[in-house]
Amino acid sequence: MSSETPSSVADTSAAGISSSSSLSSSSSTAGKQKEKARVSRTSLILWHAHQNDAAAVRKLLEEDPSLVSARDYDKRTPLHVASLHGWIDVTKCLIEFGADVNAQDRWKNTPLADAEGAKKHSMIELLKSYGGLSYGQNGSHFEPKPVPPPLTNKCDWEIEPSELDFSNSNIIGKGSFGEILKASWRGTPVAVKRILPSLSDDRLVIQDFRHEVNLLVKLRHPNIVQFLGAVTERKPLMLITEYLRGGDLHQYLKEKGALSPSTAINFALDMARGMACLHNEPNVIVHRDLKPSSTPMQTHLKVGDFGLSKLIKVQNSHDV
Ligand SMILES: Nc1ncnc2c1ncn2[C@@H]1O[C@H](COP(=O)(O)OP(=O)(O)OP(=O)(O)O)[C@@H](O)[C@H]1O
Repeated sequence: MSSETPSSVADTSAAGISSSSSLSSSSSTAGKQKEKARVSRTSLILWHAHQNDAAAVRKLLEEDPSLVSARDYDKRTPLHVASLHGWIDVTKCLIEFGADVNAQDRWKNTPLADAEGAKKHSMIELLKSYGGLSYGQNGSHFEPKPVPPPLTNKCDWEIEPSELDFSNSNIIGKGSFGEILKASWRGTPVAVKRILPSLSDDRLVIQDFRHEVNLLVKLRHPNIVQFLGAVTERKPLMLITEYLRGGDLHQYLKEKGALSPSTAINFALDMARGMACLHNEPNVIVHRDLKPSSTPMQTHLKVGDFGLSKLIKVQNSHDV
């Protein structure tokens, strides 16, 4: 012990560090490989569930029973996928391996809610017989169509300004032609885009404003800011939408910095879903101003700010 020099102690400890760091780097490489394998098995079981391949699903589950609880980025399980498509054999196999009949996806939908949305009657019966409950259908991919938008030629969205209560209002954003205020309309919190009085007589501003209203009135989708009405017959002109209390993506990035991969993917999916709805034929809307500050958020992101958007009629989407 006494013959040991400080340098030999240092060398020994350095060797200890390097061997433990090479150990930890090889264990982290192994960890990464394990994670990669898990992600690829997750994709496989979801794919086989989607393809109605009960034998392939069974084989995967026999190799790794934990895959029954695999989830994709939308937190959807193989049972959600099978239920949505009405694949009875795959569903029975998943249940046999202990699938959670009431697992909830990102929108809080259960497999039964999916089966009901897709009107898969045998599947509905099967899931109910295993204790399936129907909750969810709240913002999922079924939602875009439940209520038809108001007819554009019938102006039932004109809002009487006296119904807007600005007593506790505050400015939540500023745009080129005015400000965005949080206010209350018949007791509901709303976002009001109010055109500056000085610009309310400007012919081009009025034209842009009416254009934005005409576009918004056609849109209903969980990833698009919901239009509620407008004041177009009196000054100041106002556009009223649902109020989203989570700020916008620009503010979020400023406050929280870089996004985690899963948050980034979820946000990208939100925007892609909103944009895909805009690009639906035959009336394609080209947004032309999509940016972090035009995507307000609450539980998820929504596409907003249609001030620069254009509506075009196309024969097919390749024309866009
Ligand atoms: N529905 C909403 N709920 C909550 N905040 C909102 C809502 N709509 C807009 N905002 C906030 O107001 C800001 C400005 O909104 P928006 O971009 O729609 O205004 P604009 O007048 O069209 O702007 P621009 O001149 O850039 O086109 C947004 O960045 C967002 O923070």
